[in-house]
Amino acid sequence: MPAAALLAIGLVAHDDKKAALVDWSVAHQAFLSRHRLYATGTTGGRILQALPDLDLTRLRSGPLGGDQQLGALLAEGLLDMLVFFVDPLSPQPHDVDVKALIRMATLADIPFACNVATADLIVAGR
Ligand SMILES: O=C(CO)COP(=O)(O)O
Repeated sequence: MPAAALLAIGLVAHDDKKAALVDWSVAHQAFLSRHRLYATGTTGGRILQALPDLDLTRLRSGPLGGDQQLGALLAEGLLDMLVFFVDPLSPQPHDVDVKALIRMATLADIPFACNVATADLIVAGR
């Protein structure tokens, strides 16, 4: 069977969802370790603490431009999948950036998960 193609995957979580994304990453480390990962700064740091061997590029922190950097990758057609665990109960100071990232992921028509259940389904489908 041919090896699955390398994917570029974005990983992001709001503060109250970072623990969930770290747990999800640990649960799916065999999948993630086969792909190239891009994460916003704080999220990426938390994931690398748990899984230091991942091929993960840390971008700027979300509120300082990291969400927009992921959006730029999407605009260039350079992201194949986005896992973005959003916190629906807390206001975000950079809400415009959050909306822009969600818009770009929708526009790019890539697999895009905003919660654990959907992220699990995407991995199961790969
Ligand atoms: O703010 C974020 C997503 O909108 C995530 O950024 P950090 O990973 O730097 O906290």
